[in-house]
Amino acid sequence: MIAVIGGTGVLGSTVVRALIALSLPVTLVAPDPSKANRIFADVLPHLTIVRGSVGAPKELRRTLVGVDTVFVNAPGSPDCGQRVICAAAAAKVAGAAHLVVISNVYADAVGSPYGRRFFRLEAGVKSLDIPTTFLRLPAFFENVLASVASVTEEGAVYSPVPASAPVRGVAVEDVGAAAAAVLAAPDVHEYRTYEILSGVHTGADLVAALGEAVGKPIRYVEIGWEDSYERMVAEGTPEWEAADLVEADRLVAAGHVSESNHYEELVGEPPMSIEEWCSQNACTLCPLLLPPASATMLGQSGGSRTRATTSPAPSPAAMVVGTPPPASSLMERMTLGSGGVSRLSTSPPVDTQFSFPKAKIEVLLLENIHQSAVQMFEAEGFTIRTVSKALSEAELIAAMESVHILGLRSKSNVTPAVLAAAPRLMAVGCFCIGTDQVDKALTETRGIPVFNAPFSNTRSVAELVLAEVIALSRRLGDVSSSMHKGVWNKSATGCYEVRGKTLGIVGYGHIGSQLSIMAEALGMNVIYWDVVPVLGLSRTVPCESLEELLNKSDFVTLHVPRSEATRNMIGAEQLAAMKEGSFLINASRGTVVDLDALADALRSGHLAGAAVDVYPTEPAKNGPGFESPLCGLTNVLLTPHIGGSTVEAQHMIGREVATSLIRYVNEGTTLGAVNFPNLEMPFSSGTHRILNVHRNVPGVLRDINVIFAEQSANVRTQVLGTSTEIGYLIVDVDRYHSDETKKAISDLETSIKTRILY
Ligand SMILES: NC(=O)C1=CN([C@@H]2O[C@H](COP(=O)(O)OP(=O)(O)OC[C@H]3O[C@@H](n4cnc5c(N)ncnc54)[C@H](O)[C@@H]3O)[C@@H](O)[C@H]2O)C=CC1
Ligand SMILES: O=C(O)CCC(=O)C(=O)O
Repeated sequence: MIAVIGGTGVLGSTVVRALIALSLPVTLVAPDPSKANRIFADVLPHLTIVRGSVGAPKELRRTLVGVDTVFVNAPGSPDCGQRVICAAAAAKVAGAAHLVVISNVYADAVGSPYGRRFFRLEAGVKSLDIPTTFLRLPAFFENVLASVASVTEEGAVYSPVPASAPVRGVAVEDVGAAAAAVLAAPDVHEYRTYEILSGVHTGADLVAALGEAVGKPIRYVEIGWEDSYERMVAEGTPEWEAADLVEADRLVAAGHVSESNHYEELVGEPPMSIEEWCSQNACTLCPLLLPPASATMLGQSGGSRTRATTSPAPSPAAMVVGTPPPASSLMERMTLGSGGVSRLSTSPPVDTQFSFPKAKIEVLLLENIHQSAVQMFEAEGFTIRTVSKALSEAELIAAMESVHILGLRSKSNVTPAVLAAAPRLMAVGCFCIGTDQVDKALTETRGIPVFNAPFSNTRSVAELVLAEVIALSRRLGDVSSSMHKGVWNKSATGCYEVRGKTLGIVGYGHIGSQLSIMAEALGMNVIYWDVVPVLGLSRTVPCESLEELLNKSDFVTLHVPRSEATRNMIGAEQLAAMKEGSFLINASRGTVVDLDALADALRSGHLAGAAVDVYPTEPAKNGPGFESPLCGLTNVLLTPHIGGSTVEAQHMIGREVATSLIRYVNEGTTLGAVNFPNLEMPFSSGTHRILNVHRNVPGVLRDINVIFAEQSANVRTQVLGTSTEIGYLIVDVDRYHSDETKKAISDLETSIKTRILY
């Protein structure tokens, strides 16, 4: 058993996840188990969480009894040595066989204060004489994500370190991989010290890579030591820390760069370079590097401006891990500081507060929504509740009273009764493509936008379907299950190549069209049918009718949304119209196919096989008990609605939908909403923003503008979008009048929802 102390920050949680991925047994020792429960909600079955802290050594000793290896990760604060030594002593008394301790590449008796601190830490742990491995780190590349205020506002990085000075950093996930490699075989690595670094780069490299990743040049501005110190103090850094940081910067500027790097030795491949890291994180960096107006907007909407779109969230504890002199001043300060998002910024601090405390914004995430979304909401400071399964209507009704943001996938339904029980609901996020599970008409008239992820899982579905085309054609499901039962049955009967066969795609949208290109690459002829006239890609040919497609196809695959028009779109009549010996694939919605009719067509041998991923009713959670008329039939591949279930798709969906929801909360932006006018408006400085959803009847805009006029409230910018039912208005108004103005607007009889952002 491995115990992890300090596992709820960015680094610690990365290590915990890396261990879980290796199926190693992990106990997380956390001072606040409820926080740990939230952070690891998606992997709780693989993790034991126990209360414990280095501040309570007796309790810690009891907690560590029975543990073989203890991983200790401590911040670079002045007391870090004491804390780690205390944890190490508890591990020794509890009988642990190995220790793995995070240290710093600059651990050095004569180095910067940080270096000296880690030097003493290492010496103290060694004096306990327990087999220990030290992992020495520089700063994390991820710190860039939390320290781009000056970049967003001025397109500049300020640092006292010359742009050409060689420095080093590392990606958090690389540290996680290296730590997991050591923890998987601690006895091989004991009494060794490893430096976990990326290659050498410079401040100039950093800004070039950042600029390249986000498509906008960034300046590296060298400033003096005093200036650097004063900026930090002026922006709230404690004097001792600012002084330590300046010392650390001096060390870097003097060319103090570690030469060794054991990453490859431990992990077996090279670590990520700053360029690779920037390019991989471009989509996270881009929203942070918005033009000034938008950057101000993020600042105005909450205390954590650069965290609005960051992931992972650099929690204070994690930012101080692995401390000092880093890749650049920028990175160093984020590593060392406890919150220094704006340390390098020259802009005045934001002097206003969010209209509603962020911690009071309650987010309920159902159906195992990916951690990428959880991290983004956490970084915002929202209160998050996660549930791994879908909730029934009754369960949702019981849960909705205090929920502001609801996230779900395809199986929880937002019905009128659920909406009636959700007085605070601001927005719904469908972490999938389909939005049929939400009553969109009612959410619209209640002023609740619904967002989804229209693209992120389309490739995954197309790949699954392509695999099924071949698998059905070679009867792979049946032969594999015979082999598992010990039956060897080598035969070519009923098995065909797919080359030259015709694939008929019903619904030629994002998934259907991607699939068509992939199927053509296999040498298939592709035809399609869509209610909307769409241009076929490559050599694909449109059909005049569904019937024509069914008559001509060897494989029919369905990619239409759930709607009244698609309900039982494939029933007995359509199945009869399909070619003898053809195949049906449904990865769209369960309502599209009449399963009893399909079972009959399969039993009669009219169809040679089918692959089905979606069902009219689907279980709310994983486990036994699934039933279908298709169970037990020959050459039928049944999958549990996994078309979009890949790591890549879920990660991207998490970020895509969380970003939309956060932008709606912070800015009122409704881009991508499926039931709302799509609006986005840059903030005007010195204003407050009023957001108003109203019934779309004549005269509303006049009534609202009369209020502005009567209160002499100067409107800076105003945008209105309407649908048949509602109007959505965003107004930036001079600060002095906005509270009264907001109240007067929300009192209008036509108003549905009104919010103000300070
Ligand atoms: N199995 C799974 O895990 C997943 C299933 N899906 C399902 O796949 C569906 C399709 O996804 P996309 O291709 O991204 O959607 P899309 O909206 O890009 O394409 C749907 C296409 O179907 C067409 N269509 C609508 N009604 C039709 C009808 N009655 N007859 C013929 N064509 C019709 C539309 O014009 C459109 O071109 C989604 O609505 C969702 O229900 C999506 C992702 C994952
Ligand atoms: O994986 C999911 O949660 C649902 C996928 C899906 O059906 C969709 O994206 O519409």
